[in-house]
Amino acid sequence: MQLASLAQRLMASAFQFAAVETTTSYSEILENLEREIQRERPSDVLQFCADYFNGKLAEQRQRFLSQDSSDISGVFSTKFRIMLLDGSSAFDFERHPHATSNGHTSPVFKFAPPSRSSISSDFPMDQSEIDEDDEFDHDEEHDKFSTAAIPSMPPPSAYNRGRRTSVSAESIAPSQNQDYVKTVIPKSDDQKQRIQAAIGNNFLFKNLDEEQYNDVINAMAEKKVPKGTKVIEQGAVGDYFYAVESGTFDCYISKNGEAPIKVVSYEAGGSFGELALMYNAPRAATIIATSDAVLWALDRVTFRRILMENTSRKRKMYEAFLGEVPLLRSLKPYERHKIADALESVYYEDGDIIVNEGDVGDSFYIIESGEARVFRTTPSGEQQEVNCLERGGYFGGEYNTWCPQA
Ligand SMILES: Nc1ncnc2c1ncn2[C@@H]1O[C@@H]2COP(=O)(O)O[C@H]2[C@H]1O
Repeated sequence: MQLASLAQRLMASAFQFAAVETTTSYSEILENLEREIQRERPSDVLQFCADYFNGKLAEQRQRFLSQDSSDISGVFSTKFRIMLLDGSSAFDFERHPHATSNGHTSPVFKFAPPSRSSISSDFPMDQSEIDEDDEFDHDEEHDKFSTAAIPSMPPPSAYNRGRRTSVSAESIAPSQNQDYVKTVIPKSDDQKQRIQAAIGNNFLFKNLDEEQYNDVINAMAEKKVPKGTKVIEQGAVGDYFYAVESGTFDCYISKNGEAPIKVVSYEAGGSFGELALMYNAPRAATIIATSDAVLWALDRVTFRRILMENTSRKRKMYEAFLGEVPLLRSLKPYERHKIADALESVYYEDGDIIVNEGDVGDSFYIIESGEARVFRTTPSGEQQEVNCLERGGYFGGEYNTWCPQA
């Protein structure tokens, strides 16, 4: 699909969202919220408001999607690079002779190139790997920020259950904080280029405008990390988000005092440490350098002001949907959040070809709404319909293979 035409479609879909949105005026929203607050008398008003608005956003999205499925035919697709599919049939979407073209645009998700992390099998942490006297400044993980007031975003379900949270609430959303003073750590051109390389393929840094992007680069601090450094300790207070320029890291989680289990590894291009900053919670995992490494650390205030809103909105928005997708059901909530980070929505019109049989693909698609038909060329050159996919159905991968729905 041509970029310009895709942009037009995305704009069209934005208008559809806007049309759904205009039914309640600003003052009505505030009046309704005020009524709810009077009725519920919440002890944490800020948290209540955050939950209230997130609930409204979820309702709005649900309304949009149900409206969509009734009069729009098409697919939501997602794109990610993990190779999940091993089917052997190539596929092709074509205008079906019986499909009715209603002139509407239909939404599709896309995955941007992935942040580098690889989920590995669980095994107990070797305590000897942890050097307590590492050169990394652990105090940075424990100091200062408890005095800075930060709003509590509603955490994803099952996240941080039963844990103490640590930081009090800010009065306004970070992006609206007029008093914010930008962090600027002077850097050479070489350092700037290295940061760009480190975050270039990271989903969390997509969709930043130029100013935001420059603010992030200015705020990042270089950290040289020797092998064995415990960069993050589970349960500690968090004040930095980290992007990996070079080297490798293992991430361990200990539950109920049991031996830590390795849940994921990171390499150049990966990132970690966002959860404690987003949800004002203790660090959810321990992260240890498994080689000498270089990290770029982004302070909590800059992370929250620039990266948090989009990240948390996407994770919240796609949480329920991804939980329904048969292929992803066995994933843990955090793994689904990482997938949500990578989702991009793309809208297709009825009859659009999404991928062509035989193309080399780099995308993996999940249908959120609408319907997609799968065609294969028979030996005699005929187009044969071999499958019809609906919400939760998926296809794509390196060789455009498809999988029947579970
Ligand atoms: N399964 C997981 N659950 C929680 N955190 C994880 C998981 N896998 C990786 N992490 C990362 O480990 C980090 C530890 O610090 P944070 O809690 O700030 O953010 C966490 C995530 O970035």
